[in-house]
Amino acid sequence: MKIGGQPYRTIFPDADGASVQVIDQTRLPFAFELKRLATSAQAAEAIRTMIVRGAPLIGVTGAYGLALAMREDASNAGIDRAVAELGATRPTAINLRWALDHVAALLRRLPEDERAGAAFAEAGRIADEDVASCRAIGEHGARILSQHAAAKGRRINVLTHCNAGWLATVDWGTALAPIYVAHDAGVPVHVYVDETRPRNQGAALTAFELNAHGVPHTVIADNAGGHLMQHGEVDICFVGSDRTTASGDVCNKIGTYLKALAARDTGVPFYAALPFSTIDWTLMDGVRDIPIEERDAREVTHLTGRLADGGFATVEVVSPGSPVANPAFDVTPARLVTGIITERGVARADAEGLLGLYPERRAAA
Ligand SMILES: CSC[C@H]1O[C@H](OP(=O)(O)O)[C@H](O)[C@@H]1O
Repeated sequence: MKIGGQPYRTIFPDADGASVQVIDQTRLPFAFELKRLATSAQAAEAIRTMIVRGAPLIGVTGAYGLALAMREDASNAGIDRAVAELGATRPTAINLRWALDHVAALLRRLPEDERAGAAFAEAGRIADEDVASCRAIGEHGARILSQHAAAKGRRINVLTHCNAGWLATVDWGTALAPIYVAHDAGVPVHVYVDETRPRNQGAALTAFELNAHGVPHTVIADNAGGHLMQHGEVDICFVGSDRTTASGDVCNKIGTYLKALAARDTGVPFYAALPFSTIDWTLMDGVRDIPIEERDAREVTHLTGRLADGGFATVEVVSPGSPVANPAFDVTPARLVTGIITERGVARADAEGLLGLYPERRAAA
């Protein structure tokens, strides 16, 4: 996407050919800064501290992290060490596991002196594939928005949760890709942006993206979404996913399940948008089996923001000494999902619907 008229991807090879540049998302929305990753340890730290975040982007960063590791130690033990280190950073987004397993399998078939170059090339191919997948998700999802706008004869109000925009992928995004494609095609669309406590990816990142692209939007408190749906202010919900099971259960940022419940109760269509690399074909019961990351209590007890004089401050917002729980994701059962928008089209949120889009998986089912 463009920032100040300049096209960017969230991650790209550095001119030195031996490192990568990423957008430091912990500095947004008040500062747009790039950060160079030159080692697998730096790539792991960037994922762990959410300098880069979002399931597809985490996967691509893992792939580049493995490539950086091959410049340090291209042995089989080096592959195993890097996969373990990068794989341990965040447990929920399946894209990370998919990318690491995919690149590691390719590398193990190569002589050691070819591994660094091949890993960089494959990470770049995965990044390009993500851009194409997300662009296709945008096209399929934009048709849904266009149909709703035509049927209602007015601007369509979309509610989204967390950030599943181009900052969560290499470019275009997943839940926001249809909004960009529809907006650019002249379809009247407005977005209700859940702030998404505790890390405020909506208020900080989705709002930043939509401002930069000129998409009409309104930031709301997480708890306002159900009320807006009850009063007919929301026409459709689009969310991303960190892992979706073969049966259509959608794991996404904490709070997504509550929005899906409100959407069902108020008759608002609820879609998840995700590329093939987000589907975990080994699982059928997401609530039971998807590992939910528990993040640091400090994300809940403290807030960092900009002061009136342009400086920054971190303040405590919870009664000192109170215990804190901070699960980072929840799982929306397939029965609450209207449809799943992928790069191959829109599927019913069930096993047959997904296999219809990915028939090659039928043999393995
Ligand atoms: C397109 S995946 C976006 C997905 O990832 C986010 O999680 P996090 O910011 O913790 O990496 C959130 O669940 C988004 O929906």
